[in-house]
Amino acid sequence: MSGACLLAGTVAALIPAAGAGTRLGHGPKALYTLAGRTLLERSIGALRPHVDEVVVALPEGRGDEFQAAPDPQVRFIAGGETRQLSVRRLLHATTADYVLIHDAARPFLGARIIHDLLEAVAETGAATVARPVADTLVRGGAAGTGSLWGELVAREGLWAVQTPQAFRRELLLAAHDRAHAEGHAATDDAGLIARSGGQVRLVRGDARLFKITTPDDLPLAQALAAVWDAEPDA
Ligand SMILES: Nc1ccn([C@@H]2O[C@H](COP(=O)(O)OP(=O)(O)OP(=O)(O)O)[C@@H](O)[C@H]2O)c(=O)n1
Ligand SMILES: C[C@](O)(CO)[C@H](O)COP(=O)(O)O
Repeated sequence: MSGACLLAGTVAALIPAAGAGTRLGHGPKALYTLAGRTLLERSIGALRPHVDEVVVALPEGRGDEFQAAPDPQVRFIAGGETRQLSVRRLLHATTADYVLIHDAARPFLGARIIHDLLEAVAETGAATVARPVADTLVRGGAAGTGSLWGELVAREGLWAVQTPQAFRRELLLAAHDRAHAEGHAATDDAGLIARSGGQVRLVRGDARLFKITTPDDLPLAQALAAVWDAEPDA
């Protein structure tokens, strides 16, 4: 399956991988190795067969080690100070008709999800992977401060947003330009489309697409890597 089969136009996978990995505490997170492959290599490997090109935003000064083994389908650029700025640079680095944006920090990406997302973006121009929230939700203080139970939040209709997210490039570029001009900071790209009045289709995600964020996530990621590498999800 390739993106070209589902979409009339070219598709680029854009990977924001320029984060410092402060919470994980092992240097730039995308370069963290799980069972012999970095998070970035895992994300590139999952996306590459489905798109025309892959563009990766890396921390400033880290491009050389990747250019050492050139792959004509994969390019590297320097990221920005925030995820939003890294994605903005990535959008300017491609002329593809459609873009599929995926956090390097979510290394367990299967083909089913990519297929469903590309099908959805053909209809709406914007789509994201997300999962209905399953836990009871309550407001509390900031994490780790011995919070007390505040107000319950009804979970019906709430979704936890993951990546990948797919867009018609021109649509997302306009939403980014608007946010940039207005000084609006966002945690993801689908939210910028919604903020500009666009429709975003929600595509069923997967628990295995969790974002590796803190050291607590590593035991699960290591266990999953062994299973995943034996039989990659389809
Ligand atoms: N300036 C930045 C910040 C983040 N990212 C990318 O955005 C994704 C989600 O970010 P997050 O999980 O918060 O990663 P970090 O910013 O590295 O984490 P931390 O906040 O702990 O430093 C990651 O793939 C990260 O590399 C990026 O490309 N450019
Ligand atoms: C894009 C994202 O992964 C969707 O859940 C998330 O918003 C990234 O947030 P972060 O604070 O940059 O990790």
